[in-house]
Amino acid sequence: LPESWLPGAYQNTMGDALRFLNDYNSTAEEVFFMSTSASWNYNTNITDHNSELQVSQLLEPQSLEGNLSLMLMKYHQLPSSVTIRPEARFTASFSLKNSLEMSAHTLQYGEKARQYDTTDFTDSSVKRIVKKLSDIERAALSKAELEEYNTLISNMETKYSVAKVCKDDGTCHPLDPDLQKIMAESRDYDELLFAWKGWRDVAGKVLREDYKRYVELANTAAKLNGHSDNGAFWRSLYETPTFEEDLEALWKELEPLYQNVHAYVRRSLFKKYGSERINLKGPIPAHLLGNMWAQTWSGIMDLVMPYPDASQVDATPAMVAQGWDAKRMFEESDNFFTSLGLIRMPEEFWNKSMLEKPSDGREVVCHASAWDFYNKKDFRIKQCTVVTMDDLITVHHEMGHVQYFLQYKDQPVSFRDGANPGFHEAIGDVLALSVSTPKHLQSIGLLDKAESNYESDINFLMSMALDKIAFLPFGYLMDQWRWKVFDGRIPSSEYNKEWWNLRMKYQGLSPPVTRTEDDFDPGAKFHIPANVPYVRYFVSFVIQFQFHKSLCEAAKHTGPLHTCDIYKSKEAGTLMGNVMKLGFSKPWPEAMSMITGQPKMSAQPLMEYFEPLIKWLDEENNKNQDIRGWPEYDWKPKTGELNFP
Ligand SMILES: CC(=O)N[C@@H](CC(=O)O)C(=O)NC[C@H](CC1(C(=O)N[C@@H](Cc2ccc(O)cc2)C(=O)O)CCCC1)C(=O)O
Ligand SMILES: [Zn+2]
Repeated sequence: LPESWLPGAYQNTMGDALRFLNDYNSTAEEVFFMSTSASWNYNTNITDHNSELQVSQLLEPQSLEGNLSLMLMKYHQLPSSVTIRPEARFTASFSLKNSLEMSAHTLQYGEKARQYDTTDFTDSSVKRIVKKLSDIERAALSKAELEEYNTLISNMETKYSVAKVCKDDGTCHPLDPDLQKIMAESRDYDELLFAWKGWRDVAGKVLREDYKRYVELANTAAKLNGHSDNGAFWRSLYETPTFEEDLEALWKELEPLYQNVHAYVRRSLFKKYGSERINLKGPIPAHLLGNMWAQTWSGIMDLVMPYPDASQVDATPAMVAQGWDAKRMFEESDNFFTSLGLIRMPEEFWNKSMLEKPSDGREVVCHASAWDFYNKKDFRIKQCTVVTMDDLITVHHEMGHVQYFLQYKDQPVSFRDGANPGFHEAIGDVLALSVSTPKHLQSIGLLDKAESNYESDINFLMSMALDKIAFLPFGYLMDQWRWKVFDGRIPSSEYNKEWWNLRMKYQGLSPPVTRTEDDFDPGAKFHIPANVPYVRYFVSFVIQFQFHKSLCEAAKHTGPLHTCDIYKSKEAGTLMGNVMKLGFSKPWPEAMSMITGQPKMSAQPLMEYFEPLIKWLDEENNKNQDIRGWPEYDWKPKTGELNFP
């Protein structure tokens, strides 16, 4: 590196602090662009070559120490062959971090640092960026450990993404779309068991050893950054000292709603599968809920529909009949965002996204995702889209991520994140709450009639509850399991036992066949091998109703909350846009206050939205004399035919 780039190239002055941050910013954009591109190339073509590149050889260890831009390259596993534009290169010794903090303090004494800066840094934002930069996550590991860590995650993600369940006739079935389709549509107890057990055999079991080592390295990195364990690091992203207590309080408020839905669905499944398979006082076999992980239950709406003679709520038939394709679904979503005055998808998005599973035989990671390439121009979605209502919701979810990317693209790189991870997950779902209303679906020709009578309202709310209320315990337990694995309360010898304890405690589910420590069922859920935290979704499912309620007020909606459609409301769009523009630059309670007028998470809007259904369920369960909960927790369903033909 040129002499001038060597550590210590910055003095302890305000101006140098800003120069450092600007230099960091432009280097980070380069490094993030390259690592995101490498990751995109791998995810859209899982060949040996790409995965090797993604986990590539790293720069010489000795040159890494104390040099933040090279540290960044190490973090993003860039090959040493990668070069960064000379003017974007910079070096910063760790000792500088302290002097930065001092200069940040200097800034704090009211002096405005204006010289050198091109980005409008204020003293609080300098401090906020320095604080965020000081946690370099996995880059704190040694070269060897980091390479092992990246290899483990890449291998786990690859094993998960290429796993297939093969039948005796030799046909092999991937999760997407084959097994997901069986889990949603089959009503054959044994066929469901074949897919459910088969998937866990090929995708979960095989990951246990990798996962055990990944946990050790993740904890090592977290401790090197000053956290007690990796779970503590993940929770620190919310900057909320009472975070765990707040979540538990929300769950306690929402548990009764879930238990009412659980009791009612158990009754419906009892009617379908009989007393050998369903115990009305026990947990529900985990493979009967219409989803591989029983995380959302809209797949079995036909079995639980309260008023079968009232109007349909599923737009899938119309989408198929009208020849909708993936592109049409994304255009519809783009149209909704722009109707609110939000930003239209740029041309590059349409040219570079992967909106359907490739038909050229390429293996890809089908799990949907949204990508920010950190160059303020390139934003993409990768989704193996199928033409269903469920996927139209997912389209809006992913487009919500890209809208956030677009809104905060002019922030410093360190601030190009959601106010907290739950905010990033909520944006798309908020719009989907409006799109899902029968009124909106009818307005875009996907429902022929949208009666607004009591029975069709209850049908609609039931379909929403099967996704939104059913999800809450799953969204909460996923990281409860992982936090306990990271802090040692769950040793590897009890991974599966404790997983099923949590599945029983929160979701009231039991495995349809005996599970042992030879199995590793958590590994059969994408986010576990992919190292993606999950409590963000529990947070999102609560706050999206807070946002919906406030945006509906801004849109001057009158009437019950569940009938609100904010389509074309520029007031609602402005409120959302202003919060998204902040990115991570302000603590999330400030962003929460901008939308809802108060700084806290609250379950009240969710309960207000579902109020008519909660009353209906309580009456219905009482009529059936159904108990809430599963006191006969050690009941087991009669074992199914394991060798389903
Ligand atoms: C580069 C990158 O990774 N980017 C991030 C986004 C970012 O961080 O910027 C990203 O794209 N993550 C992928 C992930 C995909 C999905 C998911 O995993 N969902 C959860 C939970 C859930 C379930 C129902 C629901 O309605 C909403 C959520 C699950 O399916 O279990 C699958 C379909 C929906 C969202 C996502 O978009 O969150
Ligand atoms: Zn998401």
